[in-house]
Amino acid sequence: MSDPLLAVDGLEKHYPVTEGLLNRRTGAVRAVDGVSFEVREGEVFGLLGESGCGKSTAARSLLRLEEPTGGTVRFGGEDVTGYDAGELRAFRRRAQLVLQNPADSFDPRMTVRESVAEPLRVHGVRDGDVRASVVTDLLDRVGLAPGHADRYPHELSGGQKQRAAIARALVLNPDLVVADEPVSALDVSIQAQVLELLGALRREFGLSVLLISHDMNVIRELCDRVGVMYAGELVEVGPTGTTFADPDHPYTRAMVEAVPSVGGSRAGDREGLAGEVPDPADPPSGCRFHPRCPSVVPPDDLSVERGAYRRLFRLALDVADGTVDLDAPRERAGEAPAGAGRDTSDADLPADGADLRALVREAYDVPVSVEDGTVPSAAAALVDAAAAIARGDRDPGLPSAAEPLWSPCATERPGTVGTGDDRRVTCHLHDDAVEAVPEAARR
Ligand SMILES: Nc1ncnc2c1ncn2[C@@H]1O[C@H](COP(=O)(O)OP(=O)(O)OP(=O)(O)O)[C@@H](O)[C@H]1O
Repeated sequence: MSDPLLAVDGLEKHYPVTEGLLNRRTGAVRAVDGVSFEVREGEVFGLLGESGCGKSTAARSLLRLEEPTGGTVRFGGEDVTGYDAGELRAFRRRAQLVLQNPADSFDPRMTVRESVAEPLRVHGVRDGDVRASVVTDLLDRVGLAPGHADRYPHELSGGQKQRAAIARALVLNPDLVVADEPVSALDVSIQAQVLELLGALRREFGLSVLLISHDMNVIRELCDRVGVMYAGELVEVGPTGTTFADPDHPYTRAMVEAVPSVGGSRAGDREGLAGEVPDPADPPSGCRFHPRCPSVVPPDDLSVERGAYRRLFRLALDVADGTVDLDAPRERAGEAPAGAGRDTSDADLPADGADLRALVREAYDVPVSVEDGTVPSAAAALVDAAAAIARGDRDPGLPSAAEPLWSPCATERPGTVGTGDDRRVTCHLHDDAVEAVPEAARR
């Protein structure tokens, strides 16, 4: 296989968190935390993930619009992270960024013609006639009428503005276009047209494209391969068709299952995925997806049915956090709360300990009989602790007797394994599946 156009290895962007007048560093926002992928010649590679997972930061860092705090980026075999100012200027000519809001690409006082021509002028094309003919040709190719050229940005629709922004990105004949949510600010009907345009231009110009989107349908439409990001990390990479048809990672699977139809899906359609994207200043230990994971892995020596284990683990997580909620688990599952209409505030909790424990068991659907001898006592300890937390008699934290229930997903970082056909996944479900992929080969 030929060298990729762009090779990103262990890319990291941490923002310092500071406190006080002296700006003492107290932590870091791990916006991008060791991301590796490649964009091959002529391919469209998609970065998919929920809002806040670090997609835009990854794009800005690999283009060195912000300095990465770790990792390397190679472009055409050269180390971008080592470029001096002159080399960076040449790189910026070859790698162009298209933003979500096309208005950001334009000076409101310049006509479309002037804006699209500007990069040519800045990069030394002095001949005005040459500039004019390049611009006229490009505006035509992106589907703008000649009459649009002398309009100001505010006189164009959103779709027309994005077409003009794409023309501006292409005017220096780049090798790579990084398109960050290029259609998410547009009406659904216009999105399809702009995506089609990107696809056509990519074929016509032999471009490589890094397409960033939270929308699975946008990625599906245009991308040859996809990298799925979660909380600053890539969890799965593979060809778009096979990855979406049969995801290896539970996060990808949850996203696929939550997007019912092709065309017009937007963020918020993902009903299947409960909970929030974690705070990148304090990401979960082990696998970052474990608090939301519907397929969390039981400890090796525990033989419990998967569904029962997941419910026990949910309770264990809530006990560890001190957030025991006697109604929420049922509501999360779309069922009526345990006490239908009854407020489980302190005053209304059953005074009798056995009743309260029964309420915990019911709310979390804790299995009463399980195969393994360890579970009843660990589960009982968990239920006791949950009841005590609900009453306000106990601090958060997992009781030691319940530790056998703790999932390796919560403590051990999963390795990355190849699962065949140009696919790889970072998930404990696949720990035993295939040989580990070393860091250097993870792209
Ligand atoms: N300059 C900054 N300082 C501190 N934190 C930042 C900074 N820029 C981004 N972040 C944080 O980094 C995380 C990733 O942000 P980023 O914008 O890259 O995510 P995203 O996946 O592109 O989401 P969106 O599509 O909403 O932009 C977020 O939690 C964000 O708040």
